[in-house]
Amino acid sequence: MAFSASISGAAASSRLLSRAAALPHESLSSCYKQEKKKKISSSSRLSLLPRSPATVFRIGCGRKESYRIHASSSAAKAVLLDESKEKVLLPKGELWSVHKFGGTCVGTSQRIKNVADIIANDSSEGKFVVVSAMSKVTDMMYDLINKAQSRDDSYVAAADAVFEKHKLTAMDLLDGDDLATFLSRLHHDINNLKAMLRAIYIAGHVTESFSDFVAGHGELWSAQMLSYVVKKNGIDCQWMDTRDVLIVNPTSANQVDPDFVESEKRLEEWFAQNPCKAVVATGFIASTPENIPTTLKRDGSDFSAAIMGAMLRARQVTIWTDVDGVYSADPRKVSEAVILKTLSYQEAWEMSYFGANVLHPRTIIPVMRYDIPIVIRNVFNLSAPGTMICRPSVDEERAGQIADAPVRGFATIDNVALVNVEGTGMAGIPGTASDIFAAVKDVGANVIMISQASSEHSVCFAVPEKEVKAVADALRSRFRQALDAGRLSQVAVIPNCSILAAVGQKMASTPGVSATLFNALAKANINVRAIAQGCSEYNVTVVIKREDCVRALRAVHSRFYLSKTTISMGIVGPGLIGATLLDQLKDQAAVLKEDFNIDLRVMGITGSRTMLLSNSEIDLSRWRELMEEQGEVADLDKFANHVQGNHFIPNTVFVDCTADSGIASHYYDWLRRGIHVVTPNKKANSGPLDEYLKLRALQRQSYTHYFYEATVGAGLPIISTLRGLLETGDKILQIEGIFSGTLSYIFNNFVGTRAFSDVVSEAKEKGYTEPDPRDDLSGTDVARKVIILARESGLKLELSDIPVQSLVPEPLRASASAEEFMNQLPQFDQDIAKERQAAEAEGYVSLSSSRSLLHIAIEVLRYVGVVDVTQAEGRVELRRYRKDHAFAQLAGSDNIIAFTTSRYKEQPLIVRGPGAGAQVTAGGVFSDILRLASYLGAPS
Ligand SMILES: NC(=O)C1=CN([C@@H]2O[C@H](COP(=O)(O)OP(=O)(O)OC[C@H]3O[C@@H](n4cnc5c(N)ncnc54)[C@H](O)[C@@H]3O)[C@@H](O)[C@H]2O)C=CC1
Ligand SMILES: N[C@@H](CC=O)C(=O)O
Ligand code: NA
Repeated sequence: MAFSASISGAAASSRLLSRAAALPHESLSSCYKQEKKKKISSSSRLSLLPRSPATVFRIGCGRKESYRIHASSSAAKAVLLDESKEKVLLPKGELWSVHKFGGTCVGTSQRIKNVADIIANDSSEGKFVVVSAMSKVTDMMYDLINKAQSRDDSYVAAADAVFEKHKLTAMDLLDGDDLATFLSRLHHDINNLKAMLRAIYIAGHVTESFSDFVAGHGELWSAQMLSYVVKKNGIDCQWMDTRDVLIVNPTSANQVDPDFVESEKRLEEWFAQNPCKAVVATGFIASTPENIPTTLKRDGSDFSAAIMGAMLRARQVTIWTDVDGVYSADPRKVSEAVILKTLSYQEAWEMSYFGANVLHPRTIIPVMRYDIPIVIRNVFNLSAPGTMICRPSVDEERAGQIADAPVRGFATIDNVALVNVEGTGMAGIPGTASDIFAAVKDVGANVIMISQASSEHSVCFAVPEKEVKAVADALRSRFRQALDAGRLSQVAVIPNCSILAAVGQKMASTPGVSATLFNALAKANINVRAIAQGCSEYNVTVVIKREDCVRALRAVHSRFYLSKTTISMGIVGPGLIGATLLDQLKDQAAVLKEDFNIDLRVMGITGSRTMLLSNSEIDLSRWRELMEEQGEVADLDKFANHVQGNHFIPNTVFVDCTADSGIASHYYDWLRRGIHVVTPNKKANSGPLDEYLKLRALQRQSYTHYFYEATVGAGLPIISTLRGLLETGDKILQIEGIFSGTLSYIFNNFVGTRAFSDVVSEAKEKGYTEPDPRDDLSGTDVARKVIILARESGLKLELSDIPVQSLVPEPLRASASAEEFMNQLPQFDQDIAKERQAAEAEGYVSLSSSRSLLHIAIEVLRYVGVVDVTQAEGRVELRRYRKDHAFAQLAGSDNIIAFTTSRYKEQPLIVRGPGAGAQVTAGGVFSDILRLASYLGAPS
């Protein structure tokens, strides 16, 4: 029974009505009201789908429009019939949902049963199921053809194998008449096929239509088997050989165009002869207008489902597959890729172009015409809701949901080469671009991307790598004269490129998206070779080096999607500071992740002999045992490649916790590779001046960071304070300080009758000394710090420019090792005690008491470093300070650093506190790592 409904108001639109299809009754009028507010006028006509029970919606009156509306008890459907385009709909009045099951979904008898259950659980009034051949069967069929064509007798056995596979599956699934009917048909088909294959064998040749006919049998059998199983579940089901219905015209580009008018007519006829509530139809196959069997080519079954969905004006098309939906990026490359809940048709279209596991664009076109949503779902994980590809709803757009995520996904194409045609003779000459692309067309190459700057001096485009040679040769030959005359300077090929695309419909109206994209690439040290963005703004495409591709993908994905700043860390030298840092990282990791969106992952730890690598991240609660159990021979190159390359994280930092100048000599290379460096090791910044300057120059040019706060004053903010002064325009006059925690500790504790060697041992045990304490006692460590600060202040000094006064007894300066030195030091205790007493006699007043010698010092000796910026020199010396001087007030391992500057002239700016020790030093390194995270985009 048919209804005619007058729906008034200029507001009704096809979009409203087809969206209404998925809404409960009550929602339709509110939906209508929303549209009315938008004052969209339409002269479209709708007619009601005639099926009972039905509800007619009369929505106001005004300008007259006719609609065809069907409403079931749970949902309302109205379909626009534009008089100019539309005919009556098929089949009359049903609310169809279309499902497509690929080969893996029906790969075994059990899976076919599961599919039948899914169909049974769909409460739609009409269910139209499109099914592929069982997995591998299409390949088996093509194999039969190839064998027969190449006169290989084994095609017969191969055909028998095809028969067996389907027979066994059917015997598992069916019984009684159904089984007998199916097996008889299967037997008949296989015999026919064998006859046909025999003909191919004799001819040694196969035509396309023969091949299509043979290949399509897999779908015929899977559709029949599934329809029997669905019927067994009590559903009124028929199977459809879509070659009887679906008519397509081949095009030149190995594609087909559906003939909707003819197909709809045939579909109507088919339903007249086979009335039913469920159809299981063959995917992939169709007929030409001359009724010759053909196929829908690549992704054919998806296309079949979309065409059927469009012809039925289905409420939804579900594509069942073996993934949970469309990911924001290839999950094999980006482990944090997320399933997208929704995508617009255009977004799905863009993503699919880039090989994302989405539908082929042509699959989207038929359903897009009627705003029919496509849902991609996992047949093996029914709890996953999947991805819905649809037109964004008015509500979503209004709520700004889409606008909040301007970039929905990222995709890449590898094996691309860029061609750059360059020269001054192109500007303002019409036809150059046409000539270039005509030459490209002549060699049959596909242009993936084009970019031309408005100066018109170069046109650059990307083609598949395998086609680039032919393209370049063709261009050089076509433009020979222009090249010889110098009007064109070159046709250059840039090989080994990849394309990275950011896709999102709302990029169009969101400023700053490309800035963020390029920023993320810059921070990951990735060079962009070419850029393209069309006016539709659905897609920003960049061309990058192939070797950077995965890193680029991860960098941009984490920037837009993860919101977490994820950094891969390599720890070099898990000694005192390194180990303490690892423990601090372990304790703080969860807080950083939760509260600050910073995800620090230690992917490798290397000592000088053993290293531990992980593909995901090292469990920091067990790193010591893991190092013992799973450690391998240390190899710095392998370490670097692993930590930077072998995982899913765009940013890498190496933390050098050694005192090794050999490790420091790698910084330049690491920074050049885009690996950030954080270190408490002073060797690089106090090493040869030219190397230092080279390193800093590289750091300044790149987006790669090098932080070394802990090299001076451990965790005390010395370098950052100096930087702050310099960067804000203050002028440094002098920096004077007690820079050695070890010497500070010794001067504070070498009192009374204590042996010098005991105090040194104590400083070592407390973790204040360098790995070799002679570096502290010789003044070298202080000199290094003076050099670091001097260079930071702009002075070009070498370590050898700083004279030092060594406290190491002369005979021990050549000891073979730190251990040997420590063992021998007690022999010199007495001499050192005498020296101290002599010094004290010069500056101390000693008073005798009954029990002990009490010193009342009026002056104290301190080992200080001085950067004299005005004199452009550095010094390390023993200086006397009055007891009330700040430098005389220290305790423990305190450092004190006084900055005298133009602004802090009368009173210097003083930083004071413990300047050595495991916790404070590791803390300083840790805070540099967090500084890096914030430079990389972590929220402040
Ligand atoms: N201890 C402290 O208070 C402070 C230390 N520092 C600096 O921190 C760094 C580390 O000091 P500590 O942890 O005390 O020394 P440490 O001797 O305890 O640790 C250094 C670690 O590096 C390893 N190592 C040496 N050469 C290596 C190589 N080529 N490859 C891999 N591993 C190697 C060693 O085996 C050892 O495990 C030094 O550069 C030091 O100047 C900086 C400020 C304060
Ligand atoms: N050994 C050093 C440690 C810090 O750099 C010191 O004693 O200050
Ligand atoms: Na510091």
